[in-house]
Amino acid sequence: MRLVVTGREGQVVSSLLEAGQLAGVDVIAIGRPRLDLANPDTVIEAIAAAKPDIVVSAAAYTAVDQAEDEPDLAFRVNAVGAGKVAQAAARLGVPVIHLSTDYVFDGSASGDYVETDATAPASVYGASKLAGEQAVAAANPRNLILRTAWVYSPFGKNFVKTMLRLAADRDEIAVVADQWGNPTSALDIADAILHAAATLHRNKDFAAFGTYHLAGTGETNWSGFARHILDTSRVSGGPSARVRDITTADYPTKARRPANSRLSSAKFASAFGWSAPDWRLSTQAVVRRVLS
Ligand SMILES: NC(=O)C1=CN([C@@H]2O[C@H](COP(=O)(O)OP(=O)(O)OC[C@H]3O[C@@H](n4cnc5c(N)ncnc54)[C@H](O)[C@@H]3O)[C@@H](O)[C@H]2O)C=CC1
Repeated sequence: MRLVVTGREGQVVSSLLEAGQLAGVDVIAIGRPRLDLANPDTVIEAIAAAKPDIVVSAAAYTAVDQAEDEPDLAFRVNAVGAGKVAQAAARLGVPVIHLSTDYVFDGSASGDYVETDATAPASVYGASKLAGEQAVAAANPRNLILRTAWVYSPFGKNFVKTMLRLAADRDEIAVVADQWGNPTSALDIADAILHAAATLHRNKDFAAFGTYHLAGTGETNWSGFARHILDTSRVSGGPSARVRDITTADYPTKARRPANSRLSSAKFASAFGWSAPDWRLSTQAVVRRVLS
């Protein structure tokens, strides 16, 4: 099985390259300048040349606050570009696995979001990713759209690395305690993608295409996530700091973020027989890797 993934250095891309190597699956990553989602004309040819069995669409414009100032670029990459990736797969007669986000929801629900819940993005980033889901579905009926959330990993920039960096020179870190979600390790996402891809590859009659939520098991808020990261670091001999709870109102950001973006991943578990470990276990594994 040969997976072609968009992007070169992202958290999910890097995790998928590593997981592919361990599992003996060919994973080919193509990114800029050969494949530039902001220049959708580059996409079809770059993907065709890589001869995929399955295309994984993991590259995206992910700067949530900056997107408020660059809506055209965010939509070009996350909507038009993503649609082109799905179209490239469709032309080759292969499925596309596309990553999307919990930020397609506004956060007003009281429980876990399921796939059929109404979307209502509160930010440009969320709106551009929702437009991407629609473009992908329109371009290729053989699509899996995987909405994930709060992604961290040993690679790239993420919350785990930020907390460890801040703890190295501060005694106390203020973290918002009123936004709830599911921290998700990109290492787990990669494992889930390999699992789903193997199912699609094995079962040519697979018919359960469509949207799935795919997030870490269990929930917390950013401050609880920070505490777990720093507790793990402390017992592993790394930097630590006190965490002080603050509210979203205390920490204004350009983009509005959902207060509750907890996702139910039950549909993915039942379709593919895979669910993520408890978020604490996955966090511990990544903290230890970052420290080492
Ligand atoms: N990071 C997070 O917390 C979350 C991420 N997601 C989604 O998961 C997917 C993967 O996210 P991460 O790996 O965390 O992102 P990341 O920011 O670590 O990596 C994004 C990748 O996209 C590439 N890229 C950006 N613009 C590009 C362009 N114009 N052409 C080609 N490549 C381009 C970057 O070079 C990088 O390789 C994305 O679709 C993202 O929207 C969903 C929910 C949360």
